[in-house]
Amino acid sequence: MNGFHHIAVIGGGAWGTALAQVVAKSGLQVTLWAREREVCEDINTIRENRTYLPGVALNGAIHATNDLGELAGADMALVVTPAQHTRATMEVFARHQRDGAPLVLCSKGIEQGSLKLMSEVLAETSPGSPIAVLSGPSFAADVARGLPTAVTLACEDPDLGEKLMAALGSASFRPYYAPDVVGAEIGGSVKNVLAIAAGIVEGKGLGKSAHAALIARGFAEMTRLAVALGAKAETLSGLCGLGDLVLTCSSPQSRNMSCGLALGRGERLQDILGARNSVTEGVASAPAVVALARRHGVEMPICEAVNRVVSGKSGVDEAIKDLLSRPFTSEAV
Ligand SMILES: NC(=O)C1=CN([C@@H]2O[C@H](COP(=O)(O)OP(=O)(O)OC[C@H]3O[C@@H](n4cnc5c(N)ncnc54)[C@H](O)[C@@H]3O)[C@@H](O)[C@H]2O)C=CC1
Ligand SMILES: O=C(CO)COP(=O)(O)O
Repeated sequence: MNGFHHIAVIGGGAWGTALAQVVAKSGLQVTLWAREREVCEDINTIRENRTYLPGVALNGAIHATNDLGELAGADMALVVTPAQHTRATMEVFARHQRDGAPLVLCSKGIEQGSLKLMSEVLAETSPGSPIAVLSGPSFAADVARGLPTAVTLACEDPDLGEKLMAALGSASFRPYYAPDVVGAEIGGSVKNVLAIAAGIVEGKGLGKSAHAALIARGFAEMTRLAVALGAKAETLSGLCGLGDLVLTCSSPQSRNMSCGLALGRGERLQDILGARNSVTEGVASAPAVVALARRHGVEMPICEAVNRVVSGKSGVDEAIKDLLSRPFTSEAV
């Protein structure tokens, strides 16, 4: 027995709903907090999240609520709020959190302004709670349908990591342990920014060679930043780094890549974001990634270019021209 019986899922978007489905399938009690009453009503009555994960039949054991107080008894919580809303949500949750209950961070992003990783935000809102990170190539729709997926479960304490993997893992949802929380977080946050660039490459018709070059050079950027923050380069070679980068840069199913695709085809960012109710984390993380890189003296030219585009400081064509006219340099990370 791993000692987990009641799991809270904080965030009723596509990913929180998919993870609630994973937990329910394992036979554990699951309470899903969603911000919108209509999302809770849909999940509890018609067993579908029509707003964020339409078309997927949900397990009848998932109980949804929009009252964070209902999560009070949970002995583990999955944190699945968009990164920029995590602090505010977790400040409220902390009043109800069971002492010592671990938090598993499933969001991908860096807080604007403070430049804090989400694990640092959680350490501030829930001091003393053990923190793990779950991250990897895993589209919510694939996971919710039970298609095979593998993710990194990063946690400093290997015993806790093992218990979390036993509780959350299954034949179709396969966690792999890593001790490196920072590496896992940087992988998930930076790949979203790079996926916007990959979408632009596709939308502008720059070809598959440019696409592959972008993934390889983007991976070098991601690894440089992670290592500067104390992570191990090998973590970035895993599911939470390279694995997720390849997925997100290769499929228009990704919100970040599809945002880049539309930018590359000439659409305006405000129109692209205005037409969707889902989160595009790379847009929010780009300024924080770039500011963090500058603080640590790390070069991230692709992320810099994406940030200039999403902040309106440069057009797509100008950003591409700037990148292509950089001086030739060594390939070493
Ligand atoms: N969708 C996916 O396939 C995956 C998503 N993630 C990550 O999970 C996190 C959540 O993303 P999704 O579930 O996809 O969201 P989503 O795009 O499906 O839904 C948006 C979510 O944002 C919430 N929201 C909006 N304003 C808010 C506020 N002021 N306070 C709190 N919540 C607010 C909505 O209630 C909703 O839950 C993100 O960090 C994302 O990168 C990670 C892996 C896979
Ligand atoms: O993180 C994801 C897949 O691993 C989802 O990516 P998007 O947020 O770009 O859709």
